[in-house]
Amino acid sequence: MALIRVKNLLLRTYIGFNPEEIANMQDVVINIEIEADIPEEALLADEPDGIYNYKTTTKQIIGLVQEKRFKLLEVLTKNILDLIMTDERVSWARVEVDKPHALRFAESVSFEMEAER
Ligand SMILES: Nc1nc2c(c(=O)[nH]1)N=C([C@H](O)[C@H](O)COP(=O)(O)OP(=O)(O)OP(=O)(O)O)CN2
Repeated sequence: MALIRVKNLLLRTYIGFNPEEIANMQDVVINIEIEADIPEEALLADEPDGIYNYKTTTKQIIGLVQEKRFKLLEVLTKNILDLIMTDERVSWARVEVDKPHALRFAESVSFEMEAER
């Protein structure tokens, strides 16, 4: 079992329910932790066949975040978590999504969610 971390994935999307947020894209910062099996054969051969490919997952997350619109930060976070868990090789995952400047006097607001198989 391995713990994979994708750190500070910075994307832009429609997030929020205020009129200016519905009209304009904003930054979100995504941090992901994924527990997945590493096939013994891949370790022995140093070959990518059958591995859990973090690039594939990251590209899917980028597509989801950039193509959809979200009113609630919790819904964006849950959508990313659900996407990660569709891969049967993932036994556990945690997702944190930061929305910088979500509140006037705070640096950011974040939601964190996790799931286990
Ligand atoms: N549980 C949630 N609460 C809120 C969410 C959310 O996604 N989940 N989102 C928002 C707003 O979209 C935005 O992030 C903050 O609201 P806003 O009124 O703009 O906050 P301000 O501090 O800038 O408000 P001011 O009145 O301008 O000080 C809210 N809640």
